[in-house]
Amino acid sequence: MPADFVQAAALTVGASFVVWNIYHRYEPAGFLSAGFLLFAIPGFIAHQVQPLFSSLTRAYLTIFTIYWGVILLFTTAYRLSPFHPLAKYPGPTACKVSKIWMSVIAAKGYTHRYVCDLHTQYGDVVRIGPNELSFRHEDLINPILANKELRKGPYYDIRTQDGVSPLDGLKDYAEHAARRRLWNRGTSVASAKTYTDHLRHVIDEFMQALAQRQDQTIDISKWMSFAALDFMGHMTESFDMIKIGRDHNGLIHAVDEICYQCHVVSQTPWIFAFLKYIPGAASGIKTARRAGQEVADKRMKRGSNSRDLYHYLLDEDGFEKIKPSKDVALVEGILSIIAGADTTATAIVNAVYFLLKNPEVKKRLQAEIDDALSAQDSPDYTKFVELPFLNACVNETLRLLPPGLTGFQRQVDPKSGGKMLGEYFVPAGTNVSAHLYTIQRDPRYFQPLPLTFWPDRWLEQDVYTLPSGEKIGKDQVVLSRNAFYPFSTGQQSCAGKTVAHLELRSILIALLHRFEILPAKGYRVDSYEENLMDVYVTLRGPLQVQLQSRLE
Ligand code: HEM
Repeated sequence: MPADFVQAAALTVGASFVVWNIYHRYEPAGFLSAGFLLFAIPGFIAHQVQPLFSSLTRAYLTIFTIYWGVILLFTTAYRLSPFHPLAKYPGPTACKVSKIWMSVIAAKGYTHRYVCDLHTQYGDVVRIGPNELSFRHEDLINPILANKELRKGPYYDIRTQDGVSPLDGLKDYAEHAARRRLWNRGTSVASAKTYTDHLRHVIDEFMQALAQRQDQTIDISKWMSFAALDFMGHMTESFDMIKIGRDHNGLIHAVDEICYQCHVVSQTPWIFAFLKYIPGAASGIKTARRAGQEVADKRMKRGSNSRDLYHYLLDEDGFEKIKPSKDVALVEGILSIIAGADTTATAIVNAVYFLLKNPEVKKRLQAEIDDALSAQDSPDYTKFVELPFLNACVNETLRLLPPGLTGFQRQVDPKSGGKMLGEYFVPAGTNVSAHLYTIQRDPRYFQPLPLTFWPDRWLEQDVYTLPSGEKIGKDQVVLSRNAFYPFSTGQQSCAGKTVAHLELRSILIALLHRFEILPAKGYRVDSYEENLMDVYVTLRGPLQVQLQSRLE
């Protein structure tokens, strides 16, 4: 036992140095190791040195303060030191010290703008975490996202619950490929065609519901969530939100909450190991799991009466040797709601937002749509998805405000010797991403007016007219399609791109054909973009509009 206070302090510092080393080398995660290394050891020391203190409480307070303080000091000093493998990469001190800083930014909802500003300040590569780099260069998109040597990073760890992960959390390529087969069958061009009946039905209901609310102020963002969830619902299990005109069992709220909580916690996934034991913490994650459970249960009990998405996810055609389990169906059901409904609703609402801000563009798009539909008495809105100016408007929306605003994190194999990404050597175990929001606004890839909604850049022309009326030649226009990847790229890119294209174009055509959409009186349209939150997908606030029929 230490004879005096100095010996006790030296013992505590020595123990914390050993434990810092263990964390530094082996990164043990989980409840048991943390309990032992962070609580049991200092608790044991405090117990041993208790006679040196006036009370047991004082002994515990002093030893724990020294023990944790020294671990924090070593950690901070090492991460800021020239010995850290990422020392040569620039970035803010707070990011270099701890990922907790990014959790704070994530909690405020502006990670997209923060990382974009960091790139403006520091250049094409920024250290955004002690062990993480963000890149802003089109040449690094494929090496990061379409590279089998890099797996998904720890950001995706908390998607795995009770040992089961949805498709987008699977890190093992073979396992991912097997599960992705189910999704690919369910979202192929052929399957997408079979969903058009559902889509037509949803669009009809949606247009009727909006027609009943003409000349009132409505939140088109909320209504678009109803429509997108009803469509995904038809592909899985019906929600009927358009009919009831409100959220079904708090599902929208639960989806928003799960995205928000997951995004904040995913910055430091080790925290989740503790949060799940705290009652009330991570409630959104639990609520959405319950909602997914309900959908999966109902659909599995009902069985198949049409080839909906679940038909493929449950492999009801029996293509697979091993049938997907009920747990897999459950997690994929939740994924279909978050990945399928929320993203598409955001893309449509973002498009409406840009059109409200650019009435001339809206007029031109409506003219294109009217022209295409002129010969139809009762148009089938799902049939006209290949209109050039519509495509240009959709691309420009997905460029400036992609529904997933972030970079999609990958990790350099911790067991490798590191990896060259372009001209940059990236040490083993480093997390990397190519920041989507930033790259899609980069003037090197989109010129002129990289920050302006200017759909014309997507149309091949000899002479281009800028929004100001000025004419420029095609040699003055830069458009890099490589730097446009709102659906990501590579093996783990969006599985629902075909369905998304069909849905978002059909709904936009119907909306713009049937209604004049105007900002609600007294509503400041810019507030919509200002209030958007980056929670990996986009968390939207209201977009208040008034609709007037265009069909009389
Ligand atoms: C405009 C609409 C959409 C956009 C912009 C979009 C974008 C994306 C992106 C960027 C990813 C990759 C995320 C990552 O690596 O972390 C992704 C993955 C995924 N998306 Fe979409 N998505 C959209 C609509 C849809 C729809 C309608 C569905 C379903 C019908 C869907 C299903 C999926 C699935 C299952 C994944 C995971 C793929 C995998 O890990 O292999 N998405 N999406």
